[in-house]
Amino acid sequence: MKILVTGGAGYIGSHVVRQLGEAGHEVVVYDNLSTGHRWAILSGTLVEGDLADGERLDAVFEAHRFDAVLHFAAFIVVPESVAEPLKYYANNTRNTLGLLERVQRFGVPHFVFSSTAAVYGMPEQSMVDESAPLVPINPYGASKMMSERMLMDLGVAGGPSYVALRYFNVAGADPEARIGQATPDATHLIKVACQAALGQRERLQIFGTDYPTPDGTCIRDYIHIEDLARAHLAALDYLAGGGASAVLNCGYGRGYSVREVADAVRRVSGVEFRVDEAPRRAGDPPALVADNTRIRRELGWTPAYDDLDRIVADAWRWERKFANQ
Ligand SMILES: NC(=O)c1ccc[n+]([C@@H]2O[C@H](COP(=O)([O-])OP(=O)(O)OC[C@H]3O[C@@H](n4cnc5c(N)ncnc54)[C@H](O)[C@@H]3O)[C@@H](O)[C@H]2O)c1
Ligand SMILES: O=c1ccn([C@@H]2O[C@H](COP(=O)(O)OP(=O)(O)O[C@H]3O[C@H](CO)[C@H](O)[C@H](O)[C@H]3O)[C@@H](O)[C@H]2O)c(=O)[nH]1
Repeated sequence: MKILVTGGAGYIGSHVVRQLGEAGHEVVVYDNLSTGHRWAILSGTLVEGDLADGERLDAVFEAHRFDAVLHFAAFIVVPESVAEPLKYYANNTRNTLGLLERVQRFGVPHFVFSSTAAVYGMPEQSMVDESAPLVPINPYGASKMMSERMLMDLGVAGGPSYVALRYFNVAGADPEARIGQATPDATHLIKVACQAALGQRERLQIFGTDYPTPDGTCIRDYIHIEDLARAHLAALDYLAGGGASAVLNCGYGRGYSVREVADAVRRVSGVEFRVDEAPRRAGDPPALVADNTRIRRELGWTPAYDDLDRIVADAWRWERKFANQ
């Protein structure tokens, strides 16, 4: 298939682009390199451009006849979305609208969208399935929920068949360490803990130790980037085979606490880095775990890296390599 990948120079997009290339697909990446990197694109060609640049986007759609669009490009920092909400609605929602206008105008048959567990907000139960109410508690989650809604409405009106993948906590790196999470000032727990083990950060802070969980720290469902990337290829196959539009959680269905993650990073790295207890971070649900029944059923997706130490080992390997680049 010939596939347009927006945000293909970023952390998740670049892993998907690599797997698409390995599977023999033809890839065009559209990315403004605001947080992505040219070196991370291991397959296909890059068109450097902003999604807000309608003329440039039109030119890309005119030059190619795409079988599918995979849409990763977005801003992703939750606290920033609270401070600057319009920045998030502009890039995540308005730019998705602009992209969907082209998808419709040029008759692209399939669309895969990067959504997030942040659409669930503070769920009543820690294990959530796709029918849980959508009550995002920050503009980032709301901007993604609105995009999901546009996609659904367009689908009903004869638009592309689509899969919206709701990612839980994405972590780890390419097992061969060619690419990995390379965003400066990343806030994701496993990356921060690896940076603390490397001495790039003074310490790891645990945000909240008084949650109603067994060890008092928040529980999350960490999914290896390789398994997440594989879900996108499975979604493409599913849509190309005539599958109906679907919204699917991406996670392993089991959670780990912040303390368990810190212990895993110590165990894997062999470094006793400093870990401090700190107050709760605003807006963190105590526990968030994916019910993944639907993605297993609809896509036949089965994880291959469902092991916290494996996720951490690949993240650690990448961080060490990246630090020495
Ligand atoms: N990382 C996570 O844990 C996580 C969790 C849930 C959902 N997601 C979603 O996955 C997607 C990818 O996230 P990521 O972690 O790879 O982030 P990232 O910042 O590494 O990647 C985003 C990419 O999009 C590009 N981009 C941003 N705005 C653009 C624009 N206007 N025009 C062109 N390119 C633009 C950036 O340069 C970058 O390459 C996002 O949609 C995000 O909301 C990520
Ligand atoms: O230095 C840190 C960083 C994180 N945490 C804790 O570790 C857990 C995971 O935090 P992350 O920032 O790694 O991830 P989040 O669960 O907050 O959010 C991530 O997953 C969400 C979906 O579940 C969204 O998609 C969001 O974009 C993505 O950043 C949270 O309890 C957080 O409080 C710490 O204790 N210390």
